[in-house]
Formats: sequence, structure tokens, C-alpha cells
Amino acid sequence: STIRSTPLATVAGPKKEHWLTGNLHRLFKDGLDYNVELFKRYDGVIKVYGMLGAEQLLVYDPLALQHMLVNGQDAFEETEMFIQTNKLLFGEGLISTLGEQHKKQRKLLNPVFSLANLRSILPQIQVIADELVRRLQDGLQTNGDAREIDVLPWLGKGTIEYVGRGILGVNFDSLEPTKTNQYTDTIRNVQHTAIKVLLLRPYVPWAVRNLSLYWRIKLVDWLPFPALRQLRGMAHTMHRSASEIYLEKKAEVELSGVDDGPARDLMSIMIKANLSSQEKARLTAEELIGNINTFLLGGQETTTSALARMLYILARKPHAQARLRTEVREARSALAANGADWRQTCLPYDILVGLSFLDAVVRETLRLHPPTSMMNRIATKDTVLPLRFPVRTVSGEETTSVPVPAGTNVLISILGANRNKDVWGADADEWRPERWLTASGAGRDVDAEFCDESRVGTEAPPRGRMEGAKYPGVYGGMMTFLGGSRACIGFKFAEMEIKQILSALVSNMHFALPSAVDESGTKKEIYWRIDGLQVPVVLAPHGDGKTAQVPLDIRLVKEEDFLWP
Ligand code: HEM
Repeated sequence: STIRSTPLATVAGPKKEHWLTGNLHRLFKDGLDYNVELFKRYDGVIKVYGMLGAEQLLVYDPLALQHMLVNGQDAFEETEMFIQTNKLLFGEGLISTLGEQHKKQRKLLNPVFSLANLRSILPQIQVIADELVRRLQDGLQTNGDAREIDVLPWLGKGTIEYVGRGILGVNFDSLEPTKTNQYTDTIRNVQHTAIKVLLLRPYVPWAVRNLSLYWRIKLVDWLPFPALRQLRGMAHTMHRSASEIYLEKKAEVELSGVDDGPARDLMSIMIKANLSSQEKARLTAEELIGNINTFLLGGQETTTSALARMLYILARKPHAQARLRTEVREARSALAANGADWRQTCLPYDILVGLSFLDAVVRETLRLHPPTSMMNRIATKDTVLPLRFPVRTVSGEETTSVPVPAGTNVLISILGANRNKDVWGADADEWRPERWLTASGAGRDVDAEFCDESRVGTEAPPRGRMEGAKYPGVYGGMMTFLGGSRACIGFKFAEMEIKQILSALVSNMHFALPSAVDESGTKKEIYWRIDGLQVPVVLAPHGDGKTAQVPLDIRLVKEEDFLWP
């Protein structure tokens, strides 16, 4: 037989699973075990097969990621497919732009997400966590018995309200049971609708380049895909609603002037910054409108999934839950005015984010279970990935670099990076919040650079755990929020939000796994699929294995739920 030589012929990886979808189905559809198995069998750069057998790379080596996201980032871009479909759906925001336009947007928006601004808006969003607690408590027994509640929809409503009030300055009233909102419903459903026409997505850049708007509209009418017409309607709803929000906020800012005391939401700061910028640094109305959709989209499912995972883990680990609750009570009690209930006390930003065990729980969960486990990039020119740890080629030799031809799809494995045993140690697959604490139980100062206001949202110096093996991630050396110029702009907001919600919930309620036993003597079992995002489901016979849900036994907190010195 003849051996066909391809540019990536020597890179080791699993065999092709399917002639059409290569390994993509195994990687992306409920892929946790498959991915973890790959990390065990292969080193930090793995060859996998994409559509029609195209050779791709799956990368988790720290130096290779540093190269892709920082030093050599000009050779790696988001795919045109990603950029163009995002633009059609959400408008001209950060996830729809490249190059100079993206840079201009980040330059204006990064300072908006500064710690000073987060400190200033914190009191406005504490009330959302308190409302979430009240709504959940409304469903509980007053006699202290537990009740099973699916926490997922509640967390989803809470996180959309956080972006609404904290970032956009809009009250969606999501937690009010009688209210519905077409805009937020659309944001929550758009990705599920888009998945229905996933196979058409590669043709979008071609259509945008070659067809006029008129013919694109005709095509959407004619093609036998109802989801396309649905998406067109959704894009329209999002554009209309985001425009309304923008015009309303702009009018408010113009009315109140540029200096009207502490900011209550980030959108007003954004609009003020934009008005006082030089002409060529300014964002257009369409860019601000696109970013309204982008913040809602980027800040919703990710944060919901992270919070759900944290509650699920705490339900399984009562001791960690008690320790967290005790830490929060101590901090709140120290601040509570004479005779006031500690539970009603709002922790200011620096105290909240400084709670060491809460911090360790949040970091460790986001490390082990990153809500988005893979990101896609395309090599725009021939380049070479340098490696921190040598990889074995198909013939078993070791190499310290991998040539990447232009046009190669490269998957960044956030999951592989966050669980790399060479970096995090032999226990990398275990949930161990203690790894983030010093021997005395205090937190490590892992994001110290971010206390420097000017650096927030910009690229952080690499952080890792083992000397010389560091990831370029912005958050504690993890890749959860990525690194470099397209890292998550909302990561410090997400951290504050998660910590505020988690501390409010455990202060007031106790969480356990569902305990109800059916006729067959079994209990509900929650299982986390990773389908791109993390999707918690209930396995058969109690669930369908598909519908996202996190049923937990919840009751009011009792004195015995705290740790004793
Ligand atoms: C736990 C919660 C979150 C996780 C795990 C997460 C993760 C990520 C990741 C991995 C990226 C890079 C995407 C890529 O390169 O294609 C990203 C980008 C982004 N995230 Fe987040 N995110 C979270 C919360 C938020 C929040 C609360 C916001 C609200 C503003 C947000 C807004 C964005 C935006 C606008 C981008 C695009 C940045 C750019 O391209 O310049 N995210 N996020």
C-alpha cells in the first residue's frame, strides 16, 4: 500500500472515526471521557480529523497555547464562519469582529470592566442574589424539611438579570414568575436554534461574500429549513431590543451629564467613555448595539453552567459546603451593624473576592469543569508551534515543535490545559480546592496583577503552578477564560457574580443530592454531558438523559450546617 504524506502526517492522534465527521462527533458530543482518554494517550498536540477527514490539531501544551494566543497570535484567527454567523445574528460586537476593529472595541471596553467599576456597581446587583434566595425560599417548607427543586432555571434567570442590571442597566424582571420577556427568551434559545442548521454554517461566509442582501433573504425563504427563518426572526428581535436599550441609556446619559456620581451599570460608563473619546477611537451605535447582544449571550449560559456545577459539587461535599457557609457567616457577621441579621449584610467587593475558601471553591470548579471546553482557531499562515513538553510522533520520536500549515483548524483544549498533570500535578483530575490555599489556609495571591486597575481585561503575565510550565490564561493560570487579546472580557464580572450568588445561597439554604427513592429503590442520578458547553441531565430511568436540569434537595439552613471551631 502507498502511504500518502500530509503536512501533519507525523503528528500522533486517534484514528478517524467517521468518513464525514472525522473525530468531531466523539470530541464534541458528550465528549468528556473521549477527551480525557486522548490526554492520557497523547501529549500536548494531538492530530484529530474534522469534516471530510481534514487534518486538525487539538492543543493543550502551555507554550503552544502561549504562542497561539499571545506571541504568535497574528497567525491564528477565529474562523470566518464563526465571525460571519455571529455578525448576522448578533451584530457588530466583540465576537463578530477581527483585527483593528476588534482591537478598537477592546480598547474602549476593557477599562469599563475595571475593578473600580465593579466595586461601584456591586450594591446594585446584590439585590438580585437576595431576590433569587427569596424566590427559592418561597418554594420551601417552613418546618425545615427538604424539597426537591430544579435549580437550573432559577440560576438562568438570575444570571440574565446580572448582565441586565449590572452591565446593561436594564431590569428584565426575570425572577418575577409572571413576567416573560421576548428579548431574554430569544437570547436563551438562539444557540439551540442555530445548532439545528449547524451543517449550513460553513456556507455562510460564501453567501455573505457572493450574494446581495436581497438574494440572501430569498434563499432563507426558499431553503427547506424552518430554523433559518426562525433565526432571521430572532436576529431581528435582538437587534430591535438592543437598539432600544442603547437609545434609552444614551438618552439617560445625555440628560444626567457625564459626571453624576458613582456608576450603577457598565453601559452608562461605556456610553460616557465613548462620548468623551476621540472621534477615531469611538464605537458606532451599531457596534454598541452588537455588544449589548454579545454581553447577554457571553454572560448567560456560561455563568449558569458554572454556578450549577458548583451547587452540585457542594451538594455532594457537605463538609466543603459547611466550611464555605461558615466563612461567609464570619465575614458578614463582622460587618453586620449592631443587632442586624448577618444574612442581610452585603459584602463589599474586596471582602467578597478575598474570601479564601470561597475563592478556592470557585477556582477549583472552574479549573476542573470549564464551562466551555474547546475553542476553535484557524492558522492564517504557515507557522510553527513551539512546545514546552516534547510530543512523541507517530514513529515514537520526540519533537519540541510542530509545523502548522496555513488553513489548519486548531482546537484549543481548555479542558486538556486545565487538567494537565505536568502543570497541575498528579491529582489534576481531582476536585481539591486546597490546592489554591497556602498551608495556613489563606488564599494565594494568584491574580495580583489585576489589582493594578490598568491591567484588567488585558493580557496577564502567565501564571501556572509548576516552575517553567505556565499557561497564558487570565484567571489563575487556567485556560477557562482563555488568554491574550480575545480572552473573556467579563471574567472579573463573572467571578464577582458567582461569588455573590453562591454566598447568598449557602448563607440561607442547604443543598443535597436528590434523595427521593422510586419503586425500584433508585435515586435520581445527575450526569454532566459535555456538548461544547456543560449540560447537566438526569439519567434514565428518572430522566431522559437530554433535558438540562439540576434537581437538588433544598431546605432552610440549620445551626448544624455550620462548622464548629
Ligand atoms: C463562567 C463564566 C464565563 C466563561 C467560562 C467565559 C468564557 C469565555 C471564553 C473561553 C471566551 C473566549 C471565546 C473565544 O475566544 O472564542 C470568552 C469570551 C468572551 N466573553 Fe466570556 N465567559 C464567561 C462569562 C462572561 C460574562 C459574565 C460576560 C459578560 C460580559 C462574558 C463576555 C464575553 C465576551 C464579550 C467575550 C468575547 C471577547 C472578545 O472576543 O474580545 N463572558 N468568554
